[in-house]
Amino acid sequence: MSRKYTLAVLPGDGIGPEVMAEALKVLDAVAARSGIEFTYNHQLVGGAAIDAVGKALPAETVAACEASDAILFGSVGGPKWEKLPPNEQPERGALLPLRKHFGLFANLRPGICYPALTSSSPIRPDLVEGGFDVLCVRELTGGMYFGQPKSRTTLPDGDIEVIDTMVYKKSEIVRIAHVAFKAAQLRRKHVTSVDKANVLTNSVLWRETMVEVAKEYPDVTLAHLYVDNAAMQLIKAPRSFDVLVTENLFGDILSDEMAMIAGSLGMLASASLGKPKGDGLYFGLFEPSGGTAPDIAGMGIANPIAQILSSALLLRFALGLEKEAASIESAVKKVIDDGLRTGDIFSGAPGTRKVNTKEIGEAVIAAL
Ligand SMILES: NC(=O)c1ccc[n+]([C@@H]2O[C@H](COP(=O)([O-])OP(=O)(O)OC[C@H]3O[C@@H](n4cnc5c(N)ncnc54)[C@H](O)[C@@H]3O)[C@@H](O)[C@H]2O)c1
Ligand SMILES: CC(C)[C@H](C(=O)O)[C@@H](O)C(=O)O
Ligand SMILES: [Mg+2]
Repeated sequence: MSRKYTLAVLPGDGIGPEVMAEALKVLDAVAARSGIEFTYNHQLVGGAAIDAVGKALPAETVAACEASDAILFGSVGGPKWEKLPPNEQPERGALLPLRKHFGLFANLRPGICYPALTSSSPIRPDLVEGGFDVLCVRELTGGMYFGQPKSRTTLPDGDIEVIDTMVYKKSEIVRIAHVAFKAAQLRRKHVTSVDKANVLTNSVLWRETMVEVAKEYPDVTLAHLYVDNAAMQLIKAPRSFDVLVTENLFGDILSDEMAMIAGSLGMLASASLGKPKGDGLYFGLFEPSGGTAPDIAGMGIANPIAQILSSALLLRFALGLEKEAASIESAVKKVIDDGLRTGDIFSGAPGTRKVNTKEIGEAVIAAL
């Protein structure tokens, strides 16, 4: 079996390149121990690509992704590019088109609060005591992000009208439902579907479809929450969730909330997957759920754990390297258990020490 893989590496902007450097060092260390060979095809994306070649997603970058086994992505965007026409900005000009181009409809975001990190959570200690583990399954290529029409018009009376359209086909809801139920079968067998069925036609179909698909998974229980209540329950009782499945925009918002309750957005990895390829593996884009963090970019203090854990998800889902993926996850847990903390997760708890981005990367490698 071939143990040589090509990864498209797209660091992007802000803290993207800083945290990507640590993830690549960790992958190199894993490769050296396991006799695996990674070839990194570094490509421009986002603001970095706009500055270098005038567009957020150069054709060469897409071609490199197509020719790779998986995409390891940093983050894109920032104040420097916010004045560009919307479709030329890094987010709408690069990240969303990449997700759409590769049909990456299933976004898995594992919200894990490590027991040793409960003091970093901003919520009441007894609510996170012992940690928690929620998997957010976010639909990623539908809903308001991509629905047409989308417009901004100046009306005859001078007023301005804007339109965003929320569109889902039943087939799109069915396929993400299967992802959620299958994931739950491997976990604690509980799915919470989040919608706004008391207001949105979209959500009525979402709820009906979840109920229908649930019949194929009699071993999994299904509960429904309206999104406003879900936002509240995540804070009140994070341990009551196992798999949370929801549409694109709700998933974007709730996953940031889930990450913060678990300690920090800088800990939340993600896997954006398409259809299974037939060998049980997926083509995918793997990236931290958070952004370019302009407030700390360039300071060398960003938390690289979300990027490192995203590379573990890449090994698991795109390459089938479960043992190597698990070794990275255990190493990260050990680093947390040993008390090393970047600023975002440093609470001053006894036995903990504030370190920088590179020190976390080095500690993960040492713990492999
Ligand atoms: N996937 C992506 O590429 C992606 C995701 C989200 C936001 N963005 C973009 O990033 C830019 C900044 O957005 P924002 O400020 O709203 O969100 P953000 O996620 O960049 O930052 C929010 C807060 O979380 C902190 N944070 C995020 N990641 C961190 C890490 N690894 N370590 C420590 N702290 C971390 C930041 O310092 C900031 O205080 C925007 O242009 C936005 O569109 C990109
Ligand atoms: C940058 C932005 C377009 C993106 C999203 O909204 O999907 C980000 O917030 C995320 O969560 O991956
Ligand atoms: Mg987001």
